[in-house]
Amino acid sequence: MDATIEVRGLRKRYGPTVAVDDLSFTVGPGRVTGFVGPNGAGKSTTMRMIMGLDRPDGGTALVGGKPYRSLRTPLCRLGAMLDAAALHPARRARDHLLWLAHAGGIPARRVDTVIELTGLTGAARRRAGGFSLGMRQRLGIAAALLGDPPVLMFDEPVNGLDPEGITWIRGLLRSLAAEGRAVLVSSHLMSELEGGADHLVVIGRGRLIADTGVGELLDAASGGRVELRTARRQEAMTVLAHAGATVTANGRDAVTVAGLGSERIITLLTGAGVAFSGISEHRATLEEAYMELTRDAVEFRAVAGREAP
Ligand SMILES: Nc1ncnc2c1ncn2[C@@H]1O[C@H](COP(=O)(O)OP(=O)(O)OP(=O)(O)O)[C@@H](O)[C@H]1O
Repeated sequence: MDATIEVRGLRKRYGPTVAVDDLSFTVGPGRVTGFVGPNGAGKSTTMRMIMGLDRPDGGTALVGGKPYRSLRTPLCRLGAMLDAAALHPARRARDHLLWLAHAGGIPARRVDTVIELTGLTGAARRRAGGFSLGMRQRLGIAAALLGDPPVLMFDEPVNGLDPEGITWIRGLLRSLAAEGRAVLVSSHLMSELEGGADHLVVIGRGRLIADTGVGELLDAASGGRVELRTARRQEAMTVLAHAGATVTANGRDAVTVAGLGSERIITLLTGAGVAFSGISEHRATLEEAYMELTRDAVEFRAVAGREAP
């Protein structure tokens, strides 16, 4: 079975609220796809529809080419953690997993494998009710891995975790993708996905804003800008603006230059006798790239809203 999730023209309304609006994207094998959007953007609704927990008003969601509900061994096709709090508090961690394995026709020995994989060995016989958030997330992930599925989906798995927990989850997701699995992981914070995702599906108000590789997005957001350090900031700005660049003061002795390459900047400043102490290509952070993307989406909506009859 292929390791993919394919979402095509998916739509969902709750009364007057359009939660998901003609959404299409593909989650491919061998990479971590970040599913990003602000609170209420429609990420959880989309994931619930992928798992057949919510019925779409239109469109399709396929897991390995088939609707989730038609899968004969669903735990072995798609592993998901949609809500880490969904645990029976009185049940011990290992018993919880044994119960799930039994219900899904998975051999009991797999339970100990996933307990080890998720670092829960020391806590396996403790009751889930006393677990910290980080331990609950680990138990939720252990449950998702029970069927050794080629497709994995996690809703906000690092939400509320400490840096150590975030690093652990990031490493685990990467290793699962390196095994060829398709991994979809949602977050409302782009910073949580920095260094963790290879590909991004960005949504806002239920609509697709971007479906792009992380590298491509950063290249586009970096936009050929150059950072310049000089004690003679005003003179440098005048020379560069005169040559057609867009220049922005950036702190007391720094300037961000757009519209001119670094070689040209060096030639111009040297020619004008303006000394500088450093010059480097600006590299956007994922957070900056995201702000740019969502700002465009907000502006688009504002304009569309004004033009609406
Ligand atoms: N069962 C429901 N009944 C009514 N409205 C709902 C329901 N589930 C979701 N919504 C609404 O649909 C929209 C999308 O919600 P959803 O939970 O899918 O967003 P999200 O991107 O997962 O947000 P968050 O990051 O806060 O989890 C929101 O406006 C939400 O209030």
